[in-house]
Amino acid sequence: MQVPAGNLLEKINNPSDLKQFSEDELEQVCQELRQYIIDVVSVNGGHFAASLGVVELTVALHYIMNTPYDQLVWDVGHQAYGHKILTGRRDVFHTNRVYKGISGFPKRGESEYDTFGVGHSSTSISAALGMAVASHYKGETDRQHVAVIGDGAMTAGLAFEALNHAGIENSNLLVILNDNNMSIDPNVGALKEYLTDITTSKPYNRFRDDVASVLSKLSSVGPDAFKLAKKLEKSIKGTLLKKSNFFEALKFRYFGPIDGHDVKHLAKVLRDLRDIPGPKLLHCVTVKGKGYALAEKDQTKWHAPGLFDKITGEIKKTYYEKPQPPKYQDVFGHTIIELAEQNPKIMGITPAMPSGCSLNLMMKAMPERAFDVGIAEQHAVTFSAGLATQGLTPFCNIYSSFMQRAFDQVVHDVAIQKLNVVFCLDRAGIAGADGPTHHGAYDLAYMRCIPNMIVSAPMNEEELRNLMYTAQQENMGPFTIRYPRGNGVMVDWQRPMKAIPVGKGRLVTEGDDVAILTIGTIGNEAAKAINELNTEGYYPAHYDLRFVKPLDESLLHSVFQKFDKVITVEDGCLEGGMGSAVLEFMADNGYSAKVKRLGMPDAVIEHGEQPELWAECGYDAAAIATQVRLMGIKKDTTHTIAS
Ligand SMILES: Cc1ncc(C[n+]2csc(CCOP(=O)(O)OP(=O)(O)O)c2C)c(N)n1
Ligand SMILES: CC(=O)[C@@H](O)[C@H](O)COP(=O)(O)O
Ligand SMILES: [Mg+2]
Repeated sequence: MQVPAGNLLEKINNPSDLKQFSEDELEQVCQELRQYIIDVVSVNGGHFAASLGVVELTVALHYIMNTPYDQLVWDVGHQAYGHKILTGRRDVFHTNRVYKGISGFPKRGESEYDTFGVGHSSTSISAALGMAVASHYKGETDRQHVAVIGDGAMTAGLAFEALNHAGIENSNLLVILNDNNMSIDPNVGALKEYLTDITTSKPYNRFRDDVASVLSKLSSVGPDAFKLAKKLEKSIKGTLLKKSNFFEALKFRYFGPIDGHDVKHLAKVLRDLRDIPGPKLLHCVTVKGKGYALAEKDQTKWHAPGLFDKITGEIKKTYYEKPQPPKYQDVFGHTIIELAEQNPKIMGITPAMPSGCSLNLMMKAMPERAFDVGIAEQHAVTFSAGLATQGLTPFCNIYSSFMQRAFDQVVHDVAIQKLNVVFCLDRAGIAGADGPTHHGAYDLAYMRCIPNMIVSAPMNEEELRNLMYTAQQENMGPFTIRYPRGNGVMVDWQRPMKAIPVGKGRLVTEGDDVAILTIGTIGNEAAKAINELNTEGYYPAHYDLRFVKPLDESLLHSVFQKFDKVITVEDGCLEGGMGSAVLEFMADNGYSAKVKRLGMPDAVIEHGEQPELWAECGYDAAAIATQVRLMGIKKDTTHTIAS
């Protein structure tokens, strides 16, 4: 695990510095780079195992390619820490994912080596193809375009769409399939089985390696020799594989599988491939977590383990005196099992986030009723729609920001047909250190505008359970429940569930000055603010709307009849969100109160801890309190509230 402290890495300020080293020295560069990632991530947090798995690939790519002129696109980007370190960001790498520090993903504004902003998966082939076609158009025929995509990311429709297009474009595109047989959880699906099949076909692999090298040599001899070799390759390949190669069928030249941890061989193969024109795919077999034994052994746990002791591997837990409330994802995970035990119609679906959303609990308890469908948000939604047409009640759990991918499926396949699909949108609101690609900023706005859709958000764990209970009742139609990343607020949350009347909010705290309307768990920040404000002589009322659609109109009538100063608070974008809905209600009903809306502004919100970003956006407890002080009237602290 430990490597002697070296000094090669220190000499690399950008990839051209790499070229001073011999191929033999690259192994030491890899060792030092791997150790540097371990050193920093262990004390700073972030994604871990994926970057360790591509150390050799990263070094070989920057060694052989002429980056940034040659364009390198990382898929998802959670594996690009080595790339960041080699491309001028070694000294700021300790600020990775920290508020105001560098991003945890490649980001165009951060470096010229980051050719494409990422965070969501499966975009790399489309983006690199766009770059390659642009280069071709501009006559930059010497320019290389490389997409590095994992086997997990390759399961998405977008990746298939890109392969389908790339096969008929005669552009300089190299797709590197980083096959570690893992997504965050073990990878799933028929493609994964296929990749395993070809990885284990030995004669074919030997043959392909030899042909790759012969081809690259012949291409420099002349076009006729190259054509002849290609013909030969095609006929022998058919015999060896006995069935067609999937990528070759899409008109890609397929190379590999090769060992993605042999940096010298990688360098040689990449050098050869540089000279072969057209769309090519290099299949690299790697180990997620390579070089850190514990991560190799439990790759899901070490995908993003948090802080850890790099020597013992102990993952650090914050010390708590009292028992802590559960994560919302675990409330979902336990509650769906409880509900499914009572209701045989309930099914669970996740696109590649079983550990992240805790559907893994149901997958274990009821394997025939819970599905990980791979990174395939669109399919997850339409598959759920199909289940619903047969009288089942799917709970389709998708992170709020990933659901952006499946908007049309929600509208076309679920809402228009009024199917009983329950959408549980985890990671709604500010997501934290993953930053703008992962904030669940838009779901209230994008779900609220869809006919037939019920849109709700619980303020705490008990409410989440009650909303899940409500949603699985007969003929509810499409029903969205959004909740955030992180822990709840209740320790004894596993109370008996009951139905909530659809479209009914609730009064949380009486008041007679300003009314605060909240939706979802951010209501707890309002509650904190009110505790503080009461000690100063401010007495705002607090209403938890629970539903953004349908709105609780009778509650809103009573609010606007009683209060002429209203603050709305939501952990989501202001444009089109809950505050907008309240303003629409006011306009439609002729009310003229003074309304201040708090939520995410119309801007890209960068990364940081959730409380840091709530504060930056102006809707944490302190900001809510400030707003009440601005709008309210200070009274005596002995004041009693008139009901
Ligand atoms: C659209 C989308 N869905 C889900 C995710 C969450 N996610 C991030 S990495 C990852 C696994 C990717 O697996 P793979 O591409 O094989 O990379 P590896 O981690 O194995 O290196 C998933 C599911 C995402 N980033 N984007
Ligand atoms: C890169 C990516 O998309 C995931 O790894 C994501 O960071 C997971 O987020 P959570 O930690 O909130 O599950
Ligand atoms: Mg993988």
